[in-house]
This record gives sequence, C-alpha cells and structure tokens, in this order.
Amino acid sequence: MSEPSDAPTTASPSGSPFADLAAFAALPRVGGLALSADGRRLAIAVQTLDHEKTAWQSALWEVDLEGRRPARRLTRSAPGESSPVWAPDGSLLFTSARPDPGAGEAAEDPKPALWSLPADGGEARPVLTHPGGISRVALAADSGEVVVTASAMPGAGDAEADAERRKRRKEAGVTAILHEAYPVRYWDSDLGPATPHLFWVGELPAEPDAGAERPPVELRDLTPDAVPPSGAGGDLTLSPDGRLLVRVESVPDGPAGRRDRLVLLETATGEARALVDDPLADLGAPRFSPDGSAVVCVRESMSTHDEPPDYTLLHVDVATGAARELTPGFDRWPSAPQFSADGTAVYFLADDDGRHALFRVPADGGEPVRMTTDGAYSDLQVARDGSALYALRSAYDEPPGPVRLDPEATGQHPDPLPNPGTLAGLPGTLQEVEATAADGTPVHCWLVLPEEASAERPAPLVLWVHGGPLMSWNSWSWRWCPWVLAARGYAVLLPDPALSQGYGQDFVRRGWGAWGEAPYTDLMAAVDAVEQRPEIDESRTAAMGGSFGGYMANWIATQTDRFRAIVTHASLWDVDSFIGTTDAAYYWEKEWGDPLRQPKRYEQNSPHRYADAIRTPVLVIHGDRDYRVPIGEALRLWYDLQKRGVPSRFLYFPNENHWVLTPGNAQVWYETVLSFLAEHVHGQDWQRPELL
Ligand SMILES: CC(=O)N[C@@H](C)C(=O)N[C@@H](C)C(=O)N[C@@H](C)C(=O)O
Repeated sequence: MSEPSDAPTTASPSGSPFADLAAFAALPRVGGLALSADGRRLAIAVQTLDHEKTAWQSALWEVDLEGRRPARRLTRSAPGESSPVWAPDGSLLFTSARPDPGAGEAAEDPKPALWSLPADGGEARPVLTHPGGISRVALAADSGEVVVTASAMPGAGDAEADAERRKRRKEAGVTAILHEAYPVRYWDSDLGPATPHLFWVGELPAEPDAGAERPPVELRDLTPDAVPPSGAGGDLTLSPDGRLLVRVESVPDGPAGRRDRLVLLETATGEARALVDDPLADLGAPRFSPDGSAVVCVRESMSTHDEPPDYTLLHVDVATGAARELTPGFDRWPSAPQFSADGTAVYFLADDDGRHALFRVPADGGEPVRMTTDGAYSDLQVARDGSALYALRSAYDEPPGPVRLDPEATGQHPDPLPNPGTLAGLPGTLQEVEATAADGTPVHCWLVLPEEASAERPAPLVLWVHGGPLMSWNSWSWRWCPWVLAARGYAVLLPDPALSQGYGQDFVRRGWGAWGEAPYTDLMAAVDAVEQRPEIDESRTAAMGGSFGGYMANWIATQTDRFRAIVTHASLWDVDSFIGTTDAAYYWEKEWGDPLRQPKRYEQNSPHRYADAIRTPVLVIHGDRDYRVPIGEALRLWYDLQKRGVPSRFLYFPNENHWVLTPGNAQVWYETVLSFLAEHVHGQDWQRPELL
C-alpha cells in the first residue's frame, strides 16, 4: 500500500476533547460511590483539574436518585476529599488533608483527617485526626459505629507518643527504615516504620451546640500487635451491630512469601482468632451478611509452577468458621461479593467475555446468573430495603457513571443517573472482533476505528496490549485511552490473548509459564485478522503496552519486524531481575520458578535474551517511583537498545509511579507517544514535545 499524502498528524480537526490533550485532561473523572443507609442519597467522587491545572482534585458530589436535577458538588478544597461514607444521621463522612479552620497555623505536612458534612448542609467539620493520617473509615450498618485505619509508629501506645516519635525522627533527620521481613515496599510507598492499625471510634459525637467545645474522640487500638510490613492494612468488614470485625491479615508463608487469611475480632475486647486460614489459598474481600451471622469472601487458590490461580466465593458461618463454596464449577473469577438486602443471595462481579459483569448466586447454593449484558461494573451498593442496586458502569466507549439496577432482573441495561462525567461524543466507533488462534481458540478483541477510516482511507493500526497479565480489556481507561489515538486517525486493536480473564480457566492455562508463546501468537492472530479489513492500512502498524503489556511490547520487538514502532511503558525486560526486585515477588515466582534451578522459562520467555534481534524503533517509558516494575528494567532495556544502535527514545518520569497520575505528565505521555508514532508509522519528522 502506498503512503497517502494526507497522513494524519498529531493534531486532529475533529474538535473532540480527545483531539486536544489539555481538553482531554480537563474531562471530569467519576470514581467511588456511597449510598446512604436509608437508600435516599448517593454520593460520588469526581476528579477535576485544580485551578493551576497541575493536579486532579477529588471532590464529593451528590447524585439525585430521581434523576431530575444534575449532580451537585458537595465539597471543595485544594487537597480534595475521598472515601465517602454516609452516617446513620445522614451526615457524610470523608477523609481529607484540608486544613482545619479552627486549628490555628496550618501543619507543614498535613495528613488526611476524618471529616463530617452535616445532613442538612453547612460547613464540614473535622471529627478525628491521627499523626499518621486517617486512611480508611468503616461503618457498622445498623449501629453506625465507626472503625478507622491509621498508621502508627512501632511501640507508640497512643497518638501523643506516636506524634513524639515522628517528631524525634524528623528533628534528627532520620528517614531510614530497618526491615526484618519481606516485602519492604508496596506500589510507590515504603513499608515501615509506621504500619496500619485499626482503631475503634464507636459512635461519633453529635455536632456541638454553637460556641461549645467539640468533645475529644477517643481512639482504641484494636490491633496493637500489628507489625510491618503490612500491619492491619488489609480489607475489612464490620458486622451490622458493630460487635464483630473481619479483616484480611497478611501472614508469612515460606521464605519471602506471604498469604492472606481472614481474622475475626471482637470490637469490645480486641480479642481475635483466625476465621478462615487456608495454607493453599489467599482469602479476601470479606463482607458481612445483613444479620451478621455469615461472611462472604473470595478464595484465590495458590498458583503453582503448572497451574494458574483459580477463584471462588466462600460462604463462611461466623460462629463456627465452617466455609462452603458458593460458586463451584463456575468457570469465571468472582470478585467483590456482597449479600442482597435480605441475605438470601450474593451479588458479585466477574470478567466475562470482554465485559465486567454483575452476577447473582443464591446464598444457600445454586447456579450463578449474569444480570448485566454489556459494560463493566464497580462500587456496587445494595439498598438496604432491597429496592435497588447502584453501581458505577463504564465500557470501552463510555467513561464511568452512576447507574441504578434492578436487584433481580437478568440481561438488564441499567438506568443511567445524572453524571457530571457525561461525554458529548467519541471520535470514532467501537467494534467487537473475534480472531481465531492457530489452535482454533477464539480470541476476543475490541477495535476502535477512527471516524474517517474507510476502504478509500484505511487507518494505520496500533496494537495495544493490556497488563496484568490476568486481566481483560473491558472498561474505560483514562490512562490507556484509545480515543486519543483515534482522534489522530489511528485504529486501535485491544485483544484479550491467552492468560486474559473472562474466557475460562483453560484460556489462562494456555499461556501459563509460557508468556512468549500463546499470548504472543494470539496477539499476532488478532493483528492478522484485523489487517484483512479494507479500512485498515496493514503497512502502517505499531505495537504498544504497559506493564505486562510492556513485557509483551518488548517480546514483540524481539520476535517480529512487522511493526514500524514499539512503545513500551513500565515494562518487564529481564524477568529474573524483575521478580527479584518487584514489590511482591511471591506473586510471580511460583509461575516462573527458581531462576537457578528452573531456568527454562526465563531462557525461553525473557525478552532481554533476544535483544540482538530488535530492529524496530522503541520508545521506552518509565517512572522512577514504580516499585511494581522497578526502574532497573527500563535502565537495562535502554542500555541494551542504545548499545545495539536501535533507534530509541526514553521518556523518564522522576516522580511518577507505575502509572502516570499528574495532568502535565499524562499530557506529555500522550504527546510523546503520538510524536513517536507519527515519526515511525507515518515517516514524519520527529516533533519533540515542547516541554521536554
Ligand atoms: C502483585 C502484582 O504484581 N500484581 C499484578 C496484577 C501486577 O501488578 N502486574 C503488573 C506487572 C501489570 O501488568 N499491571 C498492569 C495491570 C497495569 O496496568 O498496571
């Protein structure tokens, strides 16, 4: 195919916010959801650009459940507000590092505190502070009693001693941490010396009369023995009467290994015992039943060298600890379970065939049924009177927004609720494509086509590989937004190759321990299939991906010269060094094995071993605060490319983690990717982003 003279550039004439990176960064992004106990009020968290346009600020908004009024903003502050929870009296609790107007001089390093917005409006007031900051709030559904999570210094008995220890370290200029257990980091943070503890708050004091002093809120440490690395930072659920708490506890499991179990705690005494402790599984996402007699949770079987993990739901009797499988034989991975209002059913979410669907299963056993047709759901809220469900719904062609669902119906399209993040339109269309792998297995893909793509004007194609790898392309992504590329005339292929979720356990097994085999050939089969289409220009293609998707971009670079450019973000290059330095080696080491005693998988699947074969230009992107895929992977990849004279560029973010989370850097990310694609896919001159 010859080069058309009007090849798309990095600018788009369409006028869509996806064509203008500043307008794209300014689109409101809807996050968490909280329903009040009486089912009448719904709060959402919405991120918008701050005044200087240098940070996204999270604020809380209220959604009119009748759908008559647009969503209205409830909070406003520079540090933003998050983790909304409605108290029984109708006030809205949230965490925020905003300054306390009554506290005199502003703190140098303000920590998030617990705030309350009165039911009938007015100013929010601070309720509770801790020297380590309040990171989470849990509320007992009937009693309204509260438990908070805050990080405490080792050995500090109370908040005063805690503050004193922090002060002494600061005055002495000590930032060092002495580690005695694995792991030492998580995501982009150091673990220790402070570690999360759970504090009992009980009933929150009522709003004081005008002019009166607010009574101090006493915190009682429910987990005084919590120790680094993870302390009591796991997920938790409070019984409706506030008497019991079930939390996820991470315990050592072999050398440098961890696993998660469920611990039951009496809130009055702090007395604790293991509720479900399974040496062959991780337990997570516990949720109490409405009568407090049972807990539903997720069981993830430990993977082995030969077998990927598998997930099921457990129904656990709180009095006896007896656990029963709720989803035996269900060939999908259930997550985020919750009881129905009357406790007779459990709702859960699962990837299924390119969707993240809502399911329901009877609590006393039976077949799970899928309740939603399209889209990806999260943040499910069950109205306590059983009248409705609320959730956030997104899809590859729709950003997240609040919806109402029928608690019983199957095959439903939910009612959309007022959404401050509604889009006016998209610069193209989304199609569902099924390719066929060499062994006959279907490979599900989403294909984004730009507005102008046609047989007369075929669009260049970008293959975008998802991360995980145990994941699926099924929901909106601001970080990996194909519509920004579509606005510049690119078609974007989003395939779910072997190892992806939502297609059954055998589909995961096809790629287990063999990342360079079926996952790679499935991707190539998807590209082959889409390249046959008249509206695709098969002579102008590129491949990109982040994280595991970056591993695959690197692998593709070593295996084929069919693409004109490779973009690799936060990627794995030398898998042995990655597993030894990531924040959670135990997540990977079973599948890959011991590199000294079981070197085969490393020899066969680590891209760095095939560096000499790379001919395609590569854009390397990495953040220095990335503890999931540490920067060493990018430094070594960059060195290996430069040494071999491969045309390459390195976009380095000193302050970003595994994801690029600030508006300026996110825009520069897209700008650099688009310039690199324009240079190599269209043969245009390299346009260096102005701010780089
Ligand atoms: C503990 C752990 O490593 N979990 C994995 C799910 C993980 O983080 N994998 C990364 C290498 C990855 O591919 N992440 C993707 C999902 C991303 O986009 O961040």
